[in-house]
Amino acid sequence: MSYATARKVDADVIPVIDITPLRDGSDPEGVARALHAASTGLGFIYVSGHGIPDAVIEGARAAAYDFFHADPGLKATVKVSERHRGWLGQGGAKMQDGARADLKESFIWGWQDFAGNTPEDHPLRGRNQWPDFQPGLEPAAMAYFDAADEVAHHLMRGFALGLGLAPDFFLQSADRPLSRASFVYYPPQPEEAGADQFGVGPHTDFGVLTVLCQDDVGGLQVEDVNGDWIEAPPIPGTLLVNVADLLSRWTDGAYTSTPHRVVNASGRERLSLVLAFDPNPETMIDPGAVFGPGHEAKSEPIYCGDYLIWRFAKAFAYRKG
Ligand SMILES: O=C(O)CCC(=O)C(=O)O
Ligand SMILES: [Fe+2]
Repeated sequence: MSYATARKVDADVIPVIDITPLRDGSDPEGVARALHAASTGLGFIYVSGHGIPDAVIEGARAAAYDFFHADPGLKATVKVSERHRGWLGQGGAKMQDGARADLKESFIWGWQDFAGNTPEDHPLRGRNQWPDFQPGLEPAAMAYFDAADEVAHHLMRGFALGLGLAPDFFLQSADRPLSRASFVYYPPQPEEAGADQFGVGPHTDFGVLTVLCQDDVGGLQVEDVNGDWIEAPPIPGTLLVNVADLLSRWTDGAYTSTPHRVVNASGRERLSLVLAFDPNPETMIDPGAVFGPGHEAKSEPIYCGDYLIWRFAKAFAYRKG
């Protein structure tokens, strides 16, 4: 028995892009060109100069560890709701039919306004389930959410510029976003579990864009164009961002949503902070609007909210198996 392995990454396959000149306005076009090149490649990008204070990341990580280390009976008080908010225990997620359940545990929450309210306008969101036993979780989680969401907004502007669109093209309806986040906890994985056991099995992400803050443990693997798996090791000071399925669809396949998986062979716990950025449910995902008249789009326009309902339903059908 062994672990599913991957090759070391070549630096140009997953580039490091400093987005400071996009954030401060000194050279947005230069950053946009680099983002465009990366997104039409593997669609994975290490982002430096992201501006999230270390204290926000450390605060979120400490709160997440306190949560995952709590008694399962306490965690069960915020067991995941039908609207995908709360704690998903080990074995609750399966990425493919017939696959072994993922080893991860996660805590999922969504965008909320400054008063802590979430609009009840879509089946995939409802009130966040903050645990009574850990009052510090909400502020730490929301501080991270808001900071990572700001990074996602900068990147969406960069992608728009890279595609020759108005900077706010992808953000025209993003004031009540379907964005959600999760703390994802991976226990150390025993070698005897074999090469078909994953922390999270091979998958692509559903939404528009994923902003991932890894720790120093490593274990994320990305499928390259030849179908080989390569390592995407942590690089200090960076976030790892990837194009997800809905941005690939929005750009008519020009941007790539690439499969990835996690194998925690470190013998240590691993913790990821993940933001899945999506705009408002009523946002029309229309490649025709990206490429303009004369472009024959491969897919029909679809509302962001409807697309996510369809994808979540498919994933839940797998889990029933
Ligand atoms: O933890 C990671 O490195 C990746 C997590 C992931 O792929 C996901 O949550 O979609
Ligand atoms: Fe993912």
